[in-house]
Amino acid sequence: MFESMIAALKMQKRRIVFTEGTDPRILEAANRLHHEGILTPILLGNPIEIQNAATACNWPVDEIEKIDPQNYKEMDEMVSKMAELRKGKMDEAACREALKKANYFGTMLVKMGKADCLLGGATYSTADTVRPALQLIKTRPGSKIVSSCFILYRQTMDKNEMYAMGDCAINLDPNEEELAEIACETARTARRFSIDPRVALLSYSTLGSGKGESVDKVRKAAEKLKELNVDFPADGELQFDAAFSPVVAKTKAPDSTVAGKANVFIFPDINAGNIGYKIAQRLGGFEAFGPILQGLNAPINDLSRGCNADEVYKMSIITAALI
Ligand SMILES: CC(C)(COP(=O)(O)OP(=O)(O)OC[C@H]1O[C@@H](n2cnc3c(N)ncnc32)[C@H](O)[C@@H]1OP(=O)(O)O)[C@@H](O)C(=O)NCCC(=O)NCCS
Ligand SMILES: CC(=O)OP(=O)(O)O
Repeated sequence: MFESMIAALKMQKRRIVFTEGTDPRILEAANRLHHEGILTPILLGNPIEIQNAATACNWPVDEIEKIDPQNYKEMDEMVSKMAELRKGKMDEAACREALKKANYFGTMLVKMGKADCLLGGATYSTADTVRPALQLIKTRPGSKIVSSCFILYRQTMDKNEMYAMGDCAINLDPNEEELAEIACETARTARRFSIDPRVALLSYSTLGSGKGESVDKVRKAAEKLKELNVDFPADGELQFDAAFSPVVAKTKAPDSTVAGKANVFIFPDINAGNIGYKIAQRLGGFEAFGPILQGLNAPINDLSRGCNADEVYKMSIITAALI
């Protein structure tokens, strides 16, 4: 899954900022990415603290660039650029204060073109990782919202399985329009991982079997996708078993173009999405890559605080490759 991304990145040497420069998982991933010639990492934090943390976990980062947001020689330029971007919302003093923190500082490095992409969230919450990006990077032209998806991957003796799930991390309770946008964006991300998307909009109801406002919302989002004439099969509302199992699909949704063969799953809200992907990861034995942000105007991604070093390494590759 990663070979072609790695081969392309080795020729580009993209610069990736890590906001948590002293975290042992980040140090291991940065060391590997640097030594394998895949990416040029930039670690944020106090250089002495980074060096001590690297020595303690035995992942040396002597050759890797470190930048201390508390002691940055081009801070005045960064403050005035951020104040311009936050005009009417944050004054220069508030920007200077915010930029002492690695999440805002790293986001501005990307905004100012001093780094190509950013990965954070090993210790920062998703909200604290994503908020600077929402405020400073903003949505890509054509996108109304930033959303996210996870790529779920499992290799067993007889098959490799790959699915996309959205939105498990950003939008708390998307309305029908937003749900339709999340479906389009998640199908788009799925294609970048060579998944030919068949999109199920999930619910506790299958095509009218249950009633409720949230069922109506999902059904209307599915209708919206039909109106938009999207270039992938999509259907809803569907329960997960009807979406996934060909046997159940025959009983619950025999005429659906998606039921029984869905590979992109859109959750009705963040409760379902976040719980759903973590069950697949922890009980189902899937590797979960994400949350991959969608609709943002620059490549900035988040991690789960429960991530391990290998997931940081792979998410770094995904973040830089999807530019
Ligand atoms: C993403 C999140 C942090 C934004 O919340 P917030 O910071 O309170 O958002 P605000 O309403 O104050 O908006 C802040 C800015 O982001 C923008 N914004 C908020 N949500 C957005 C979205 N989904 N897409 C695009 N922009 C968005 C707002 O327009 C606003 O911009 P402005 O300041 O330039 O006007 C919030 O939705 C959240 O906490 N999501 C869940 C995160 C989480 O806990 N996930 C579970 C673990 S992964
Ligand atoms: C994506 C996610 O759930 O992040 P965290 O585990 O850090 O809350």
